[in-house]
Formats: sequence, C-alpha cells, structure tokens
Amino acid sequence: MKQRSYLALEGITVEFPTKAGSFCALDGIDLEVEKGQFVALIGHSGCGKSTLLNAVAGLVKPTRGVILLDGEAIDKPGPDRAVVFQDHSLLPWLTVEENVRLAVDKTAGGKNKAERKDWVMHNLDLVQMAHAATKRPGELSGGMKQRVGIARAIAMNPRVLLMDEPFGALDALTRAALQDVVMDLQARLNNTVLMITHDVDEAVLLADRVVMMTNGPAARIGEDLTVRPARPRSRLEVIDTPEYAEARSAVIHFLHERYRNPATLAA
Ligand SMILES: Nc1ncnc2c1ncn2[C@@H]1O[C@H](COP(=O)(O)OP(=O)(O)OP(=O)(O)O)[C@@H](O)[C@H]1O
Repeated sequence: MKQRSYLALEGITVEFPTKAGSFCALDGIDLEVEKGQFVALIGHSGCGKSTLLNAVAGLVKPTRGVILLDGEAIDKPGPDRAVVFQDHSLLPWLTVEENVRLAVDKTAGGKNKAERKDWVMHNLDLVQMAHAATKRPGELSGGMKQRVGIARAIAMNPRVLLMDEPFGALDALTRAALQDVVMDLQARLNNTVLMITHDVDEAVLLADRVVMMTNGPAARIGEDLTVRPARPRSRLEVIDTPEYAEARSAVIHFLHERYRNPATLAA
C-alpha cells in the first residue's frame, strides 16, 4: 500500500451554493505535502487559492474528497493548523506580548506561567520583535504587525503553517525583509508550510515547490514545480543562479501564456 504524505489532499472538490445555482470553485484537487516542505500556491485572482487553504484550515468544508494530516482527517479548524492572513488580525486592545500569549495559552498545555512567558518572548525574538513586546498593534508598522502575526502562528507549534498572502499589503522593501524572516524561520524550524502568493519571485525564493492553479471555475492543479536551489537560501546567492531563473521562467510562462489572467482576456 502507498505511504501517505504528511499532508494529503485527495480529490478535493468545493462547490458553493449561490443564487444562480451551485458554483464549483475546486474540482478534484490532489496534493501531497511532505513534512518540512514549503509549498507556494500561485494562480490568478479568483482561481480558488484561498478556498483550498481554507479547506486545509478546516474553515471550508469540501463537497467531496478528504484532507489528511498525519493520517487524520481534517473536518474543523484546530490549533495544529495556524493561519497567517494578509490582514494581521491582531487584537488592538492587547499588547504584542498579550496577542501572542493568547495563542500560546490555547496550545501550551503543560507549560507554567513563567515558561509560557519565555516561550512568547522566544517566538517574538525569532521575528525580531521582542523589543516591542509592550506595544499595542496601533503603534506598529504594517511589517511589524505581520511579524507579530507570524510569531503568534509559530508559537502555537502548528503541524502546518498556512499563510494567505501574508505580505500582500506591504511595500516591496518591507516585503523583502519579511521574506528573509520567513527564510530564516524555515532554516531553523523546518515547518510544513502552505503559502498563497501572487508574487512569482516570492514563490520561487521561499518555496520547495510552486503549485500552480488553473483559472476557475472548477480550478485544478495545472503544474507542480520543484524549485531546485537547495535550502537554506540566501536572496543574493540564489537570484543569479540558472536554477532560480529556470523556475521563475516556468511560473511566468504558466501564468501569462498557458493560463492567462481571465480578467485581461475579458478586457
Ligand atoms: N462563500 C462563497 N460563495 C460563493 N462563491 C465563493 C465563495 N467563496 C469563494 N467563492 C468563489 O470561489 C472562487 C475562488 O475564490 P477564492 O477566494 O478561493 O480565490 P483566490 O484564488 O483566493 O482569489 P484572490 O487571489 O483574489 O484572493 C471565486 O470565484 C469566488 O468568487
């Protein structure tokens, strides 16, 4: 019998009921992710990336198919799957430390108060935000808030880290700094990650695999590309390698030749 991967999506179909009848967003998606793999999901707007990520998060129930994490079927949200959204979703009345603490309290059974505090500070330190522990989200820049959002997610020690366009709202330089934070975390923690992005360079820089989705409705996986430069990667070392250029070119051809943006086609 075939050994299942750590995260296995088998025949995932999602149909949404609408006034005009049933709308098929995803049509029979099969995807296997190994433990410690970083998978970027890319595709044009509206193709179904968030629907797929939300199905893994347990927020969307597939119409057909099954999602298995370490052999167990997923049917609801759980702390073993932490999500980082584009909008950091921090509670504005709590400090940075309290925001992370809230997540730790839900997941850190067995740790006493002092250990929990240390764990919170350790995770803030990993994203270089320990210095801002007593600040409130309103006092932070967009990039700093996203760092805290990432610290909150990894502090939960999730089995899978789900990121839905985590840097979509940031300027290019802040985004690059956050990508470096994610690369550093990945080198230290080797999380299993599923990340949505619209940015080809981001996908190729961060991921072990770039999973490209066809345009919806009834989206499927069009191509699943292994990115060859070995991890850990450094931005300046990989950008000039032929492997990086090859992966980047394959994704661009997929998005702009084989599956052009439906919005531009309609124009
Ligand atoms: N609850 C819902 N009811 C009906 N249709 C939905 C629902 N949620 C999503 N859809 C539709 O499913 C399709 C996929 O949406 P989804 O948000 O997953 O796309 P996406 O690739 O994440 O888009 P974007 O990149 O713009 O965030 C879209 O056509 C969307 O309108």
